[in-house]
Amino acid sequence: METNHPVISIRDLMMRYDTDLILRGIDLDVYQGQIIGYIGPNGAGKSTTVKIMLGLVQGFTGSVSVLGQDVSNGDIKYKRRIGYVPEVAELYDNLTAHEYLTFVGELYGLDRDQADRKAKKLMKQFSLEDVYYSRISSFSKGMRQKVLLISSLLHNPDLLFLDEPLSGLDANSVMVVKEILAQLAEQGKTIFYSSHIMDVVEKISNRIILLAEGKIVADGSFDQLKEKNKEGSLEEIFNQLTGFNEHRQIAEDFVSIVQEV
Ligand SMILES: Nc1ncnc2c1ncn2[C@@H]1O[C@H](COP(=O)(O)OP(=O)(O)OP(=O)(O)O)[C@@H](O)[C@H]1O
Repeated sequence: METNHPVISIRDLMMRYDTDLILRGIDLDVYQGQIIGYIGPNGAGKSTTVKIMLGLVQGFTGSVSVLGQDVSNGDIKYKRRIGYVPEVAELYDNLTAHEYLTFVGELYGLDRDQADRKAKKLMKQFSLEDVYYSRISSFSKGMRQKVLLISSLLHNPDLLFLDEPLSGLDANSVMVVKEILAQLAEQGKTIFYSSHIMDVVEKISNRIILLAEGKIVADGSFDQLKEKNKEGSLEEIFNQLTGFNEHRQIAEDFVSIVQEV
């Protein structure tokens, strides 16, 4: 299944918001079947990179090609082969899961019955068949997350972008979703996800990319990163590469301010 053409190819990507240079020259090739854990401190530019790849943010310099297509050439056909679960999702609360999922399925080119059948079957796999016709406004955080995951996969995309894919999921559901992601990658899908939960990233990514101050400062499997940085856990490697060792001091200062009354 592996081909030599990268699924994502980025060269010298720079992005500025007002006077701040957020991305300072990103070079990256992602290949079919990879599960990329894209990590970095808050505000490092992870979502910005993903939104550029999805064609949702303009104004960058450099070149970005996704599924063989330059994202700035105005042709949006490549988006049909992408699934996306954003950080803050606009789930239409007043719709039922059935209405929402058939709507999304149709947007991606499925016919209504096909989307309905598939959505119903996927909901059942998450034990959500009883709430298929209930309004999303009544769903818990984890139930919403499952609906979002289903919505991103209805059209059987080749490339999946996920922001905190395990957010709100209970321990059993985490195991199921981790396994789904691994099996999708085995089938030749490419997965690019962001997360702040380092032990999850450590376990499910076969390639970890660390962004700090607008640049890629580490890129490799967990074992390769460990080898290079002589640190134990991904959390420690993250702390080391982002130059952070003040957690105790910050916590002490924070708690003492809380106690000022
Ligand atoms: N539309 C915008 N206008 C102005 N500045 C923006 C905009 N979107 C993002 N930024 C800035 O760009 C920087 C990177 O934001 P981005 O959301 O890409 O970070 P992130 O790495 O995804 O962070 P987090 O881990 O907190 O989700 C931040 O400083 C943010 O304030």
